[in-house]
Amino acid sequence: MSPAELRSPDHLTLALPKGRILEEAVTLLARAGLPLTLPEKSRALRHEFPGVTVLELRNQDVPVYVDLGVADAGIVGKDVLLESGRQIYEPVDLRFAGCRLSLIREVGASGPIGRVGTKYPRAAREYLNARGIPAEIVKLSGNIELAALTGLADAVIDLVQTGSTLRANHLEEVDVLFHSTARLVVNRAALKLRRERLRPVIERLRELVGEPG
Ligand SMILES: Nc1ncnc2c1ncn2[C@@H]1O[C@H](COP(=O)(O)OP(=O)(O)OP(=O)(O)O)[C@@H](O)[C@H]1O
Ligand SMILES: O=P(O)(O)OC[C@H]1O[C@H](OP(=O)(O)OP(=O)(O)O)[C@H](O)[C@@H]1O
Repeated sequence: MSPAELRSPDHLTLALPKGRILEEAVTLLARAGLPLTLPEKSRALRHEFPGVTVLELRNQDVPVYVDLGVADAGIVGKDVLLESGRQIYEPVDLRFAGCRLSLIREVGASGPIGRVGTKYPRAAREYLNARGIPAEIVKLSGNIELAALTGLADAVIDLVQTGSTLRANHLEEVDVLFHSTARLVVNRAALKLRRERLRPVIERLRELVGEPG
């Protein structure tokens, strides 16, 4: 039996990322009828609400918890979902946390791209392969743009939202790989087992973000 099947059909377990998405995710889910509030700042990693457990995770772990059925549903950026390579049911585009994954270089750079720094090696590999660019990919964890500034890499593939990080560091966006927004993701077994609880939430979220069902 999967973890989802072991729990009561009335109880929902949600996987939410602890970073910049958390507050808006909790607000939206509460407006969709779930009895949630923003967890108090503490070292507690699991938060209990009436009929709902919230697991506070790193972004990259949200697709894992939902795909393996430990969480019934979750909220995560499309960028992280694509990078996970997992085929998870993604019923609602929540239309916040909008950004794009882009190829970035120092302003005016024109030499060959031999090395690319990124937190998104899968997306980077796919992009470079499709263009026949045999670049080495260096997986980094944060402040990715520094790789292009320091010469660690000839280009980076990273998120752009307002563009202020680019402007502040004399960098430019050379190409856009894809656009990303936050998504509701749902475990397929949970959708059947907890239909009564999940369906109304999905429908309400669709109404809230103005997406046709
Ligand atoms: N500057 C940005 N503006 C808007 N949305 C963003 C921005 N940067 C990231 N996002 C979106 O928000 C998600 C979470 O970003 P956040 O900055 O919280 O992650 P993080 O702290 O880098 O995560 P982790 O360290 O766990 O990888 C990203 O996956 C992306 O979908
Ligand atoms: O276009 P902007 O509005 O400047 O946003 C883009 C920046 O935001 C993200 O970084 P974040 O602040 O999450 O830090 P990180 O690099 O440590 O993930 C991203 O990696 C860019 O650096």
